[in-house]
Amino acid sequence: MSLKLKSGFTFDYDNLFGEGKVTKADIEAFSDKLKEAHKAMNVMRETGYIKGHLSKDGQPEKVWFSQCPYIQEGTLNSPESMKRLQELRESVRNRIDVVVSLGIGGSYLGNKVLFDVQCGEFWNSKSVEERDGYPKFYFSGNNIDPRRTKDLIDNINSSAAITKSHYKRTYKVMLIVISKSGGTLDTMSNFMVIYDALKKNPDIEVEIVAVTDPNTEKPTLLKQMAMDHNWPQFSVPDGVGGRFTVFTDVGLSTAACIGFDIDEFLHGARDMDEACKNENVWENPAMLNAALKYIASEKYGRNIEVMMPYGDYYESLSMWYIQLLAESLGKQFNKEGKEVCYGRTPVVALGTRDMHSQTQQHQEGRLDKVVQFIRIENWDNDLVIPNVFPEAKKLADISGVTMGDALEVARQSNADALASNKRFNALFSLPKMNAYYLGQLLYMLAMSVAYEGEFADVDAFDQPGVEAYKRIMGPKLQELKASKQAK
Ligand SMILES: O=P(O)(O)OC[C@H]1O[C@](O)(CO)[C@@H](O)[C@@H]1O
Repeated sequence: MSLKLKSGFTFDYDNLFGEGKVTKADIEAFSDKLKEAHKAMNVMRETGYIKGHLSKDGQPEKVWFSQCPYIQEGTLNSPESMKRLQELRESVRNRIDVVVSLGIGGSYLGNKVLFDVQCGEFWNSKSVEERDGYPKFYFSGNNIDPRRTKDLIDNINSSAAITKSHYKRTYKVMLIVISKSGGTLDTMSNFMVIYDALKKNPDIEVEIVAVTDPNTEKPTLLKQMAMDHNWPQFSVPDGVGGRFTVFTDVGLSTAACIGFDIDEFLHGARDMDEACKNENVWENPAMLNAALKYIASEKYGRNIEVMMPYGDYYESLSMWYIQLLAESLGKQFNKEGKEVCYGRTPVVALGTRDMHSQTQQHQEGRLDKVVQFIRIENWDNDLVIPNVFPEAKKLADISGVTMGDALEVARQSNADALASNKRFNALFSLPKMNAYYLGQLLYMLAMSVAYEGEFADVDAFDQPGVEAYKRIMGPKLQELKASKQAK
């Protein structure tokens, strides 16, 4: 069984629904919850209100991510904000040599997805012409790793030296610092180390762009610095939590610097939002996905979700989803304050790679998983496997088909094998990978966790659990600093 949208985006849930799986009766018994959740999503779209949602400071807070696909005057993505992104695009193209995007969690993961889809693995070794004038692009701040940060600085310094000796000009670096809260340790420590190192190099010119909460009454640290130093600024808008910000200036700042099609990305999200307004669960991909996964977890104990796209450049998509699912639904208390310890545990997997590592567990381990596949139906520049060694029968047998076809045969075989052994699995199928279909997929997943928050009666838009270690870490760092100074 499958739900196919006009665009061709398909949710195939054959191996998750039916006899021995989530049943029609389960969905029918769930109809009141479906109606309530559908209503709650409409209220959220229209007013930003989500029952029980509070900000980090315990204040009622609106939720606006569903506004992002629509470019309208006075909304989060307005003609004005699109124009500013276009200006960023024009200002980096054929001028900036390298962009470093600094951020972590929601200020990194979606950006990495856009980068991988648009640029692939070898972007930074391509010539400027092959990059169509767009700069090299690196990420930093998504760890506090001295070796990787030093390697990045060395790499930029040596490119600067080559530019100086060959072209007799300075090397232009743009640091885009992304942090909603404006002071995250991982992001800011890398920013300071990298900025300090690069500005000491006379062959390098550094520009800084800040992407943070735009509130001027209580500015974030990054906002204050941007105002003090006159750095160009972009917004992480109020009411959009980090893990939903790929559709805002956060993700779109990366898009602008690599030539990713922002209009098509938002267009895809918009078409998906329309589909997710449908009150008929069988025609609403987000509601259907959330309902099947919720029931699979609550009634059948399948409370682990393995997100398994097929194709090397889509692992980051799985990692983006991990944060979305973990921070949105992993909650100790429900909206009434009752302890529920809810949440499906997300797992990153990649096909075919992890068929040679995790699949043993998926196939025979505990019956506690749903394996969610993602498939690209048509690959640009698909390669035919040639018959190079006709005398080797095993190799001759796999020749003549394309790698894209072989990949899909591997995925289907995995799905069939899992299904034959009571292992729940499902498939999101994209006609091709481009900005439009990526927008459809990411938006559907974001909307799906919003629906599941309603089903499970947990606040899908806060993340109080991440404060626990932060409360310990701050004083610990101060103690360490004091003890070092005393020596
Ligand atoms: O954008 P910021 O404020 O630097 O936060 C980065 C990430 O850290 C978290 O707050 C978790 O610590 C995420 O929710 C967020 O996406």
